[in-house]
Amino acid sequence: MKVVSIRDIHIGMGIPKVIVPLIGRTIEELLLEIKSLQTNFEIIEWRADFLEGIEDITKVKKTLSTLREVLYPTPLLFTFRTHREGGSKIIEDSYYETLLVEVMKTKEVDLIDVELFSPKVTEIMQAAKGTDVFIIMSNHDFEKTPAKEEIIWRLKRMQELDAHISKIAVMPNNPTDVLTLLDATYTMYSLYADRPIITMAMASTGVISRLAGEVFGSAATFGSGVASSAPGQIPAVDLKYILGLIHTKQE
Ligand SMILES: O=C1C[C@@](O)(C(=O)O)C[C@@H](O)[C@@H]1O
Repeated sequence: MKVVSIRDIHIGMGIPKVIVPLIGRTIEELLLEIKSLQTNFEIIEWRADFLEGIEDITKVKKTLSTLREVLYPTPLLFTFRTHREGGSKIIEDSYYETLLVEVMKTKEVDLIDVELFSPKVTEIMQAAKGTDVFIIMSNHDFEKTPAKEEIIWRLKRMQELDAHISKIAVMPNNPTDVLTLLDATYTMYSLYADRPIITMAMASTGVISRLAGEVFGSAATFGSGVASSAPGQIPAVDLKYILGLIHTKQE
């Protein structure tokens, strides 16, 4: 397993890491969100698709710089979630590429989310070579849970495309879908993955999948700070406590 290490955080080793999304629309809102986090979490995700003025790359870089300064040394993940995968804004594919490539070049992020099904995935991965940003490649299905084989295929494809971490979020329509996601996770983890994977079933039916990563092989999990960025996220403080309980029980 190629563990992804950022300063003293090791993704793919030990208890799953808690990632807290920031969803503020302005720098003021983002700073308030950070202030109200009750403890230090392992990784912070900036969901830049919520930013007002995302079309202005200078504004994005300035906001990023401030966040970096305030949050350092906590690892920072930059995510622009596209509208077709559940994000809050529609942008051109060409701007998605520009945004990610420009952000990588700033050296002010540790991790960046790249969507597997972006028409620009090859260009973005090419640009990522030669930077030291870790790529979390992702896919989201807000409608349904694909078949086990399909989930595994997508995670493997991310590995083939040189992502450092592969991630998938699916929508369960019943408890069996959650079992499908967990089964795919454990199969991928135990048979095919040579690097960390992150998986989750969303909404309340899927909450269990956000807690049980250490058992099934998911290396990180998203928990809400001030507000959640996807259905089924529980508060990060509770998440951290439960992950600790599950870890203790395994010993
Ligand atoms: O990809 C993910 C996972 C997520 O959708 C979730 O279900 O927790 C939350 C998003 O903020 C993040 O980018």
